[in-house]
Amino acid sequence: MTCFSRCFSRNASSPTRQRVNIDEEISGIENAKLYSYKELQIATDKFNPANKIGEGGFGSVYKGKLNDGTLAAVKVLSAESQQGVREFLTEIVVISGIEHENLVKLYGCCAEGDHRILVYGYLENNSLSQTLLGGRSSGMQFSWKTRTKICVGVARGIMFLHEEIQPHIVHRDIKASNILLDKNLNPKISDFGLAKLFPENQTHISTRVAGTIGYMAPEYASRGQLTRKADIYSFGVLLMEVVSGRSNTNKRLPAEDRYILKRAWRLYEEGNLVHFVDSALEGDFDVDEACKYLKIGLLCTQEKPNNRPSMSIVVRMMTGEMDVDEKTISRPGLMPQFGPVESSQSGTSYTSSHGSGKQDKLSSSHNTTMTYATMTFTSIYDRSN
Ligand SMILES: Nc1ncnc2c1ncn2[C@@H]1O[C@H](COP(=O)(O)OP(=O)(O)OP(=O)(O)O)[C@@H](O)[C@H]1O
Repeated sequence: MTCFSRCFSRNASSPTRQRVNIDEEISGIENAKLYSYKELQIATDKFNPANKIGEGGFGSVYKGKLNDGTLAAVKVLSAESQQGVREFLTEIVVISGIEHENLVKLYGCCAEGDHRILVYGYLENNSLSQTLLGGRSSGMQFSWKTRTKICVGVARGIMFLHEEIQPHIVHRDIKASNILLDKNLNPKISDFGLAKLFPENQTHISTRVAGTIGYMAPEYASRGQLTRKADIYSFGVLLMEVVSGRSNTNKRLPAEDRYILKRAWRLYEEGNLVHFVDSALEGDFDVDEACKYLKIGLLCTQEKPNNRPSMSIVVRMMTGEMDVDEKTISRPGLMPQFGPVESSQSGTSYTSSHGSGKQDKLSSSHNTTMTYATMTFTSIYDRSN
């Protein structure tokens, strides 16, 4: 375990170019284990490409075996990363020392020399976007029981962040590629680089907007108003993805079916939600439960944040401890780029379709082109963050 003094500049493309003393910040974080670069080099066989298991906005991820024999995922921040030291530190500050069965475990980090590396518990089954939403190529099948386990697990993980720890944590980037699966397909929420801590009594903050298009709550995307309800919205989109087996956006579908919320709302109005359930299940699912999950997805994505339930209520509805009050379901809210959520039109046929559409681009309300990967943009509501 080593620690070297060095200042890192923030992401070179950042307008603020603040300098962050990384050692000072890390040394102040309890439970942050520091790994030497040498140890991680040995663990990953010198970052051997054969051990590379993934690539994200942050950089490359390698499978490694630590000194004590533990398997780890070693995430190396690339020099060109769009995300910077701030996200690296946020991740460490937010999840060091936090343990929950539905959150990825951060073992520690390395901030030696120019290296910025995060070390996590290794999860065997990739992310939901690579498996469930990745089409047949993943070769994995998700039964209805497995899907319920995944949805309830993610909901419990968010409930823990929102309601059970102090300060509360708003994740800001709940999405299929940030839900990793262990060997038994238990879900673990990952990627806390954008998370915000909410001290007691603080219910909202105004902040720079960052997240992923397709999962972002409209009030947050357009006005930078961040509350826990922004995560609830993203969870609602994710819930619909898991039940329907399709991504939130699929440009290969006809315009009226392209966005998951539009499709779900129309089927709800037609009293036909069951047709939205993934055809890959070949009818082998609990119809009432699947429709209930889709209704909860609609509740979570209501236009007004106050009309979305809290995560503990979501968990109680999902597990059957509480009924879904259909009277409270109205048209979901969407970012303006997706166009209005229209009412029922007849005569459109639909077959469930896989495909991530991850590379698709959309024009934002700020006249910027944005991709579906995690992105950060500055809005007129930009504050100190
Ligand atoms: N703890 C882990 N165990 C096993 N594999 C992991 C782990 N963490 C990440 N991976 C793999 O690395 C890939 C990239 O992860 P990463 O979090 O860097 O990016 P992402 O979330 O897919 O994209 P972005 O950061 O741009 O939103 C994941 O999809 C997964 O396959």
